[in-house]
Parts: sequence; C-alpha cells; structure tokens
Amino acid sequence: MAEPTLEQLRAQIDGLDDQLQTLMNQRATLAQKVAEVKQATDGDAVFYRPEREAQVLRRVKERNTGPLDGETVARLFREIMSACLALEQRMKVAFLGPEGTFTHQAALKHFGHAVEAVSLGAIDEVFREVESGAVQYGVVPVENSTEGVVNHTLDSFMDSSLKICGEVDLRIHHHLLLGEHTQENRITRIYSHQQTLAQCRKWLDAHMPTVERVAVSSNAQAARRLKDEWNAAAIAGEMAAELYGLKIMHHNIEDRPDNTTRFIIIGRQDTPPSGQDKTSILVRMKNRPGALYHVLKPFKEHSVDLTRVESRPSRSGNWSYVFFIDFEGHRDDDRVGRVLAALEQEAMDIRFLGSYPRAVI
Ligand SMILES: O=C(O)C(=O)C[C@]1(C(=O)O)C=C[C@@H](O)C=C1
Repeated sequence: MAEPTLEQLRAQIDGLDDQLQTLMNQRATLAQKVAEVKQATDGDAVFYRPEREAQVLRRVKERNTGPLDGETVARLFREIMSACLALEQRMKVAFLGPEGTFTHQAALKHFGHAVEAVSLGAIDEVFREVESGAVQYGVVPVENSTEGVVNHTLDSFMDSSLKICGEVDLRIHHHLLLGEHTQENRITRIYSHQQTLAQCRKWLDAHMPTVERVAVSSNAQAARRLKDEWNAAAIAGEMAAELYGLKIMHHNIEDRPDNTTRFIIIGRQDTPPSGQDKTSILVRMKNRPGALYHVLKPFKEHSVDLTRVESRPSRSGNWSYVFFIDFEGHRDDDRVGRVLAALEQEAMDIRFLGSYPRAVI
C-alpha cells in the first residue's frame, strides 16, 4: 500500500486535534463542577489540591507508552490542570523575584502558566504576603546542591505558622550573558547572586580570573543591570536572558553538571496524603551532648528515611539548637506518628512544617 501523503497525515492530525479539544473542554467542565461541589461543602473552599494534582501527574507518567516521554506528557497535563484550576479560581502565587529568577521558573513549573505569578523582593515578603492572604501560595528556594541551604528561608519558618504544601526540584544551568553593546574582551565586571558566583567559581577562575565579581540580590537583577551598563556581564539562566534580551556568550558554566535547587511551596492549609509524601519539621533541642543523636534515634527505630537534616543556632538564646528535618512519609502515617511522639519526649519544642507530595515533574 502507498505511504500516506502529507495532506492525508495532516487530515488525521486535524481529526485528533478536534477530539483533543473536545476532551479538554469536557475535562474543564468537570473541573467547574468540582468547584461547585467544593463551594457547596465549604464556604471557605480550597480549590488547589496538591495531593490530587500529584496523583494525576503520577498516573500520566505511569500509563505513558510513548513516543513522547513521560516527563513531556506530564508537563502538558500540568498545563491542562493549571487551566482547569484557573476556571475554578484564578490563583495568585508570590515568588522571590524579580521576574526571570529560577524561583519564577520553579513557580511556573509547579503551578503551570495559568496562575498570576507575583514577583516580590525578599523571602520574608513572600512569607508575609501568604500569611496575610494577599496571595494564596508562595515559592521560595530552600536548598542548593552546590552551596547547601538557603538560610533566609529556614529563618523565616522560625517566626511563621505557614505550611509547606509542595516541593519543586529544578536543574540549574548558568550562562554568561552580555548586553548588545558589550564585547567579550572588554568585560571588567561580572554581576550575579553570591550563590551563583560560588557555583561558577572554577569556570570564572579559569576563564576570567582578573574580572571583578560583584554580588547582587538575584541573577535576574544582574541581568537587568546590563541594560544600562557597558563592559559588564551577568551570570543568570535562560529565562532571564530571554526576558532582558541578552546574548548567551557561554552556556552551562556551572562547576557541577548536576546542579539542582530545591524550592518549596508555602500555603496556609494542611495537605492530605497523596501516597508518596514527605514531611518537614523543626525541632528545638537543649544544647546538651548527643542532641543530634537523640533527634535521629526515633527515625532509625521506626525505619523512617531521612532526606535532610540541617542544624541552626536558635535565635532565642545560646542554649538551644534548631534542627530542620525532612523525611519520607506523611504525618497521618502510623510510623511517622510514632516518630513524632518519640521526638515530643526529647525536644524542647517541635513545629510541624507540613506533609506534602514528593515532586512529580
Ligand atoms: O480534583 C479537584 O479537586 C479539582 O479541582 C480538579 C483539578 C484537575 O484539573 O484535575 C484541578 C485543580 C486541583 O488542584 C486538582 C485537580
């Protein structure tokens, strides 16, 4: 039989597109009905449901047979759900700005593009806006695989009652960016966030040892500066390059190719179990010998896997320590309940920061 012609193949694509569009609208109509049910059962209805979204996306990946890869199909479904949720409620999500930061990218990766993303200047402002209800959720960086924790975020939790309701992992690529008037051999200054400069230290030492490195408040801020400056370069990601119309002179100049940053989503509600969850807590201990041992023992005894332990001096006196701990499981799981009960006996104070679905995309 003869191969189908271009016209025939396109006619088949048109037919499938018609069906896809009808199905997407049917799905959206169901989401609107879900919104009515939520509103009927609760006057103060919560429309965004992180546990359900994680389950939907996991199912997408599990049933996928290709040729599109699971990650790609999940991203498409991410956008469909984002658009469906926007019909239920147009959500405002604050992030550590300015626009074009990796936190901005993380916010859109997690919520899709149908939310109103609100850029704020500092991590504690993001916390404040979520607390006041001016926005429903916030996105802040928490941990970087090269430089460790983002201290501002951990500190903000010490004074806040907000809950973690999700996490996002982002592969971070840094590029050397130039404005249109600057020649590479004329660069005298390089702007970037202090953590980014640290993450590209080896590349900078090898290729630009004499150029001054200037730390600014964010990579996007560094990119934005190039508009008004000559003989300067910035290190930032692709989104900042696009947003501020800059040339990428050198791609992927980060010292470690597996450089990832972890972000968290903060909100005001608790999240029910999704089946594959993590929990974060803050534990305050007396500064006595073996404090860390006493914190970790219950996890071993009840076979709960830790994913991160950070210790910080407490700000409320010299005699206590604060541990930020992430582990596998949900607060409603029996094993996790037993660990928390055991920690209650050991600690001066425990604060539950949230149980939330493990990142899916
Ligand atoms: O299942 C729900 O609760 C819905 O509102 C539907 C839906 C979806 O589009 O699948 C939309 C938003 C929620 O965050 C979760 C899922």
